[in-house]
Amino acid sequence: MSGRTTALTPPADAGPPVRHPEAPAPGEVIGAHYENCFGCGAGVPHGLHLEVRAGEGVAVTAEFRVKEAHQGAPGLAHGGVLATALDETLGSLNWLTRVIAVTGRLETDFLLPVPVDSVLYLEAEAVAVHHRKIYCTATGRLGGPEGPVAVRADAVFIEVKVEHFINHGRPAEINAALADPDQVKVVRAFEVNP
Ligand SMILES: CCCCCCCCCCCC(=O)SCCNC(=O)CCNC(=O)[C@H](O)C(C)(C)COP(=O)(O)OP(=O)(O)OC[C@H]1O[C@@H](n2cnc3c(N)ncnc32)[C@H](O)[C@@H]1OP(=O)(O)O
Repeated sequence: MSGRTTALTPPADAGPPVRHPEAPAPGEVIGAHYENCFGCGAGVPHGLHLEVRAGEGVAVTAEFRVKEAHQGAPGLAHGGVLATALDETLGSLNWLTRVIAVTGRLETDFLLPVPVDSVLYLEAEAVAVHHRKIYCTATGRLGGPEGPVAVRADAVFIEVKVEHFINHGRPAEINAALADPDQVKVVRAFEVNP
């Protein structure tokens, strides 16, 4: 955590993140939240197609195979794509807390180049909660889940209501999502939250 900015340090009165009693069991695959999501959706040909699994506590793991469409420098993953992989993995923590939250701040360290065709082994964990702010951290490793850290991030996610998306999203996609029973099911998963 060295060097992270003040905004990423939980205040002294922050509490621990709480795993929702109906969170997916450790090892269970957390399905895509939206088929057109660049991070997890099957409907985006050049997307990351992350498959995220629930971990213990408020943590998740995921694997991302870097494809040709994800290059920045020749043969290497684009940094923005790697930040997206971290962001998406962090966003999946929503399914363990059953709180809808969006990225407020994402601070990323790029430690090793990540070649095309390599697999990035991602892990994200919520570390503290202060009112609407969820402090969390993520790593991406090469070669295996215990391999060297290639990218890492500290982040603050901010809790929002579902109206955040309804009010700000483009009407065409919002209306399609509201008419899609699978999408409605995704939203309902959060309704049990107090
Ligand atoms: C249906 C299922 C779908 C589920 C969909 C899940 C999708 C996951 C996808 C992966 C994740 C993403 O990429 S999400 C997409 C990227 N992110 C976004 O688009 C968010 C854009 N930003 C916003 O809409 C807004 O700025 C919000 C909602 C983040 C905050 O606005 P607000 O609601 O007015 O809240 P505000 O009063 O400003 O702040 C509330 C508290 O948060 C703190 N705060 C606010 N911004 C920041 C910040 N950048 N860094 C640190 N802290 C911050 C404030 O200091 C305050 O703390 P205090 O004073 O109370 O202490």
